[in-house]
Formats: sequence, C-alpha cells, structure tokens
Amino acid sequence: MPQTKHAITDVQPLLHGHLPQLAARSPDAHKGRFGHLLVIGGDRGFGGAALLSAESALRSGAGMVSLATRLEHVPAALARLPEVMTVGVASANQLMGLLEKISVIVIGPGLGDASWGKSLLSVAANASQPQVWDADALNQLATGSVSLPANCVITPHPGEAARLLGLSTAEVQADRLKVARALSQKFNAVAILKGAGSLIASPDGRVSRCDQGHPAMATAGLGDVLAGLVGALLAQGMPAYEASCLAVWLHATAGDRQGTFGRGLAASDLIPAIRQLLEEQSPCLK
Ligand SMILES: NC(=O)C1=CN([C@@H]2O[C@H](COP(=O)(O)OP(=O)(O)OC[C@H]3O[C@@H](n4cnc5c(N)ncnc54)[C@H](O)[C@@H]3O)[C@@H](O)[C@H]2O)[C@@H](O)CC1
Ligand SMILES: Nc1ncnc2c1ncn2[C@@H]1O[C@H](COP(=O)(O)OP(=O)(O)O)[C@@H](O)[C@H]1O
Repeated sequence: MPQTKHAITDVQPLLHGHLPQLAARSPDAHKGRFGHLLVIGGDRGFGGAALLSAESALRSGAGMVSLATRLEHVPAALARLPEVMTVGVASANQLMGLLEKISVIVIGPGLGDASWGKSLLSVAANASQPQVWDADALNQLATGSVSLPANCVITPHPGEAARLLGLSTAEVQADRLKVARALSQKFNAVAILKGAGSLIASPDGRVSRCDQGHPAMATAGLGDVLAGLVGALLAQGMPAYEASCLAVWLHATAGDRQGTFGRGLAASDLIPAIRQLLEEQSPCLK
C-alpha cells in the first residue's frame, strides 16, 4: 500500500513470509560491501553491554565491526571478540578519526551518564552516518542536552520511553501504540518501543507490531543484542524501518526458540539463534 507522510495507518503484525529480506550475497562478496559498524559504549561497570551489541552485529552479518569503549575494557573485549576492532577511547577527540571509516553507529549500551559517555554522544550527534540510539544515549536525549541526528533508529524500553516523553512508565504501558507514534514523530526517527508486543513506528505513519517473544527474555542485555542487530541490518543496506521490523522479529522469534529451555536465558544465547533464523529467512547464498 502506498504510504503518505504522517498518514495514520493500521498496525501491521510482523508475519513470517511477509518480512523484509536481505538479498543473497554474490559468490564474490567481500566484507567491504556489508558495512562497517561502530559500537560506542561500555563505561565502567557496563562494559558487557557494548560487547553484546558488537557480538550481535558481527554474528548478524555486518562486514566489519569496531568497538569504542573504555581503555580498561579492551583486553577483555579482544579476548572475547578478536574479530572486532576494539579501540580504547578516553575522550571525544579520539572518536573523531575513527568515524571517517564507519558506515553505521550504534551508541548507548552501557554508555553511562558520566562525562565520558556524554562527550562521545556529542560526537555521534554531529555525525552523518545512520545510527541506532539505545539505553543511555536515550537517557541523554531525554534531558535535552543533545539532539538526535537524521536517519536514526531509537530503541527505548518503556522506562526510557517514559523519560523521552515526560510520562510515567505506567502511562507508556497504558497506550503503547500512541507512545510509539509519539516517539517517532517527536524525534523524526524510527522508534522501536520494546517489551512484550514490541512496536515499530516510522515518522511516515507506518506501524508494525511483533507478537513473538517469550517471558524468558526478561533478562539483562537483550536490548543490547537488539541494538547490534538493527545496526547490522542497516550496515547491510536495509532501510531503517525495514531493518527495525526484521530485527525485532528475529530477536523475538529467537527468544521464543530459546524460551523453550525455560528461565535462565543469557543474552548471548540469543545471538546464535538469531544467526540461524536470519539464514532461514534470508539465505546468504541462493
Ligand atoms: N551487561 C551489561 O553491562 C548490561 C548493562 N546494561 C546497562 O545498564 C544501564 C541501565 O539500563 P537499565 O535498562 O537497566 O535501566 P533503566 O533505569 O533505564 O530501566 C529499568 C527500568 O525501566 C522500566 N522498564 C524497562 N523495561 C520495561 C518493560 N518491558 N515494562 C515495564 N517497565 C520496564 C522498569 O521500571 C525498569 O526498572 C544502561 O547503560 C544499560 O546499557 C543493560 O544493558 C543490561 C546489561
Ligand atoms: N516478556 C517479554 N516478551 C517479549 N520480549 C521481551 C520480554 N521481556 C523483554 N523482552 C525483550 O527483551 C529486550 C529487553 O531490552 P532492554 O529492556 O533494553 O534490556 P537491556 O537494557 O537489559 O539490554 C527487548 O527487546 C524486549 O522487547
């Protein structure tokens, strides 16, 4: 159906068989064709959040993944993810050079609310690449101290959505559709309102709902995995709304599969399940 700007359309359920797909890769594919994604985050105490996003992006097909994090997190990051180009950054200046080589930015997981994270966010806010803003990037956005650049996906959970709109979490949950639409309009960005029945709203009026997902997903780090996955699909050339819809469906459906094992799901368990689903849904080779 053709979309008109700001039209109020029905909510579309995300249905297997009607999802956006990544094109199969040609046999002579090389890493330079599938984007270079930079994850920025991981202040002291939250180093794992940025690692989860980087691992998720790597395992979802981004051509290259870099990670800018606290210097003291570099050895652990290299030990876990040698494929990821991890750089310790102490200040915003060190980030500027890195940005020249990057095609997509994922910022926020574990970024914190201290001056380190704020200065890195101010650099990203002035960058022109498509971006995913998550977690503490959204908390900074909510304070009004920084503006969202164009071409962004924002991924708030209900607590973050409440801060962004000056509501309570209960008010967000009471009318999630209205909130998802309000977020996409206010920030002129694709908004993923997370939680059971995640909603994806585009500023052009399109809204989708994901009916997949499992209560075993109620555990820390799952949002970091989603942010990396959205970024990886953007890096592979998918437009923001389509990338957000596919990422939410893959993430929630992987949650359904892993949920069959019950409580105790770790966020990193979801990553191989997402990889398998992505291959089933968008085979790498025809
Ligand atoms: N391994 C790590 O290093 C991790 C670090 N994390 C980081 O921890 C920091 C704090 O993030 P948090 O999200 O924990 O803290 P927040 O204070 O932003 O959010 C938690 C609160 O939001 C509300 N909320 C969230 N989801 C909800 C839902 N589905 N329904 C109703 N209410 C809901 C609840 O009130 C909840 O207590 C961030 O920097 C984040 O990136 C997290 O990503 C978890 C993993
Ligand atoms: N009960 C649930 N049903 C479906 N999805 C869920 C459920 N609980 C959590 N999730 C999903 O897990 C992710 C949690 O993200 P978030 O709250 O940002 O976690 P974190 O900040 O710890 O990474 C979201 O994508 C959310 O939709």
